Amino acid sequence: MTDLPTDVPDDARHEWTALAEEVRGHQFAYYVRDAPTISDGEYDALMRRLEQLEEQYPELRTPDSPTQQVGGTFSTEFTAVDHLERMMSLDNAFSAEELAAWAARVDRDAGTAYHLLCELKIDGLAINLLYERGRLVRAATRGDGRTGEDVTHNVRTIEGVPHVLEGDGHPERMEVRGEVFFPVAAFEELNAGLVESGKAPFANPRNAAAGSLRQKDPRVTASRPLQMLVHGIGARDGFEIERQSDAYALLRDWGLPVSQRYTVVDGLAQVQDYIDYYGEHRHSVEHELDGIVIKVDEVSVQRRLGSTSRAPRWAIAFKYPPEEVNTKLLDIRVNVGRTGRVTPFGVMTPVKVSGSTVEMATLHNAFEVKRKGVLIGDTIVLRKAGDVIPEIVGPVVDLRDGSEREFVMPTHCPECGTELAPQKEGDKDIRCPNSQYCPAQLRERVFGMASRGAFDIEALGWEGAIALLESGVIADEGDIFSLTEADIARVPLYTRAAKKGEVEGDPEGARVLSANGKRLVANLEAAKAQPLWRVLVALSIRHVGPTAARALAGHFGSLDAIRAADLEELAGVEGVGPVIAEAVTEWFTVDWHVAIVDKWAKAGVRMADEVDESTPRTLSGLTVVVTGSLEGFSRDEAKEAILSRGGKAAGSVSKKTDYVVVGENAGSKADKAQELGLPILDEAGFRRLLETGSAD
Ligand SMILES: NC(=O)c1ccc[n+]([C@@H]2O[C@H](COP(=O)([O-])OP(=O)(O)OC[C@H]3O[C@@H](n4cnc5c(N)ncnc54)[C@H](O)[C@@H]3O)[C@@H](O)[C@H]2O)c1
Ligand SMILES: [Zn+2]
Repeated sequence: MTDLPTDVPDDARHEWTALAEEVRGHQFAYYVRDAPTISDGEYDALMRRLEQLEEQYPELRTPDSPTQQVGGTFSTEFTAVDHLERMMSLDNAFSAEELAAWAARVDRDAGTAYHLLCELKIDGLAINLLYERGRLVRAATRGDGRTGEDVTHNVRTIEGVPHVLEGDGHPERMEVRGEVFFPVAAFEELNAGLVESGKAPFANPRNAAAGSLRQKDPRVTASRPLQMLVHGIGARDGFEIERQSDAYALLRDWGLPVSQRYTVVDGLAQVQDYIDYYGEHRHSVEHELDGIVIKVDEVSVQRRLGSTSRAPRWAIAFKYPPEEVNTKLLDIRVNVGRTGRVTPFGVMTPVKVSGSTVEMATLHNAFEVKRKGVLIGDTIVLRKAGDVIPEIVGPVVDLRDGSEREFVMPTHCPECGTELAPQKEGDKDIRCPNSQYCPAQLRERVFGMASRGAFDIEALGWEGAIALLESGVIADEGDIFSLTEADIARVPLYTRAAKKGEVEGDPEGARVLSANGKRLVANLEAAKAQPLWRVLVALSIRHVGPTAARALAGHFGSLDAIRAADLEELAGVEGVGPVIAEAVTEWFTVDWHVAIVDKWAKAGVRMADEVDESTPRTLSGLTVVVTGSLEGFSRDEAKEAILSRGGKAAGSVSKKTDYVVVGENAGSKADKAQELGLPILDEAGFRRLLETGSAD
């Protein structure tokens, strides 16, 4: 322990001491054991609090404070080696303002014009490669920045790290710095394998990289698909460069793995563009990235700016908001879906991540729960990337206290008690076979038929589905369109207490349709005229979503024709295929399914599309992708416009795409279209295309 100055208030000093100790504990778990117990976001918050305290009481900022050191140490499992030149950490900016403040300091101290080099901040672990006359002689981890761990044998097994440099003109001696990372795509498989062999899974790809590299046995490292990318140079003899980007070009020529993604820019506006671009395309990169690193490109300016004890002043890391948090897995429950599929899902202590609060996440099936190795009661790593659905990554094994228990997949339906079974042998999913009466499935089907992609019955949501079934006015979805006002008036959810004089004789407790109830009546009437494809979606036939339904409706025109079609005919429809064809034929062999169709038809639901001869089939044979938002068309309307003219509305861009319509805020699809050299249309071009079938 350090002797701390005394003119700091006791509570601040105590807080500082406790925090510093806590941070060191987390550094040990993270850098030495490769098994952190808190998320990076939480760790960064602890560090920020330390900095705040030191800002307020500068006496606390001793040289051994975690804020003044390169975090990390070296383990005795490896031989310690000194770096020729110190390895640094990076200062962080968490906002555009902090970035601008850094740039202002650089402007002030640079004394000359300079360029900025933007790179991805690779979430892996730092490595220092020593090349002597073109030969790799040593590789070491960062350690505390001065002394690292000798991992030469392990690094030699990494594909892409040259043992001997290509070309010529190699310097006498040169330290190459970079990041070793674990490709995201291979991560899940690694963890599944570890769990299967009874070992603890890694919390994320960065820990997987560190854990895989820091192995006693290089053969284990060799079995892991590690990669490396260069992001700097350290000590060098007989080798001078003027700009960091020049060094990258040279290192690439010598066969070292240099990223294709860095760029040199003039000012902050372009830096912001780079930040925005990768903020959006963060997940199309092969490695995880937690931010962007911005560096002064001119080496002379770098020298002038120098470093603090911990980080260079000529570089900064802009950090993206964290996508991973830790939370407690309170329970694993199962949900019975519309088609009877039983899916386990995790119930967690609610946490905020990527802008929303998450308390549930699907675990897909019992095999998935096993693969991930999570136990009920575990602290888990939860990941939510932007709009993507939240995912449980894995357990924090080191926080287990023995009270955790394994999830057991139920053998019987939790809603109706029927024994669960896979539909076919070998299916990973198991289902409740009681499709007709299982309350869960009924509820989901009624809810599903009313949803936006089916009949679009606004006044019938989740609560409504439950209320209609529980009050007994419908036995199943077949009864929905036969509901009378009097029926609906018997469902508490759709009624309100009658006002005086509203019901003759003012009987006690009289209720009348509420505004919501009236809306349901009107919605149901309107829904009867919905196009055929929506009727098909509403039937809850396996695999028949909006796309297949549109294809079927477009080809056959009526439900009777679809029902009469044989397997081959169905499978032959573009966009349908054998799996869907079989599901459709099979569906119609069940009596109570057919009864639903009959009841709907009897109640006046339109079961055939009117063939509209007025819309010319200008797009016949053409595939069109619409991306971004258009002014005159909603997403559905644009699709409808394409389909009704005989075209195909695809969801992704490929070489087979004929036209790509790009609206406001278009994302990666527009980029891909450009890459493939496809014809790109704006909204006016789209209108022309619809009308004439060509873009000119
Ligand atoms: N969860 C925990 O318990 C825990 C504990 C310790 C550290 N951490 C995490 O580790 C990080 C802090 O550690 P740090 O001191 O290593 O700093 P850092 O990771 O924020 O930044 C410095 C490192 O970034 C790496 N880097 C990646 N791409 C780079 C590029 N293009 N150019 C230059 N360097 C690049 C280098 O290896 C460098 O050493 C934080 O994200 C923190 O949350 C977490
Ligand atoms: Zn059931």
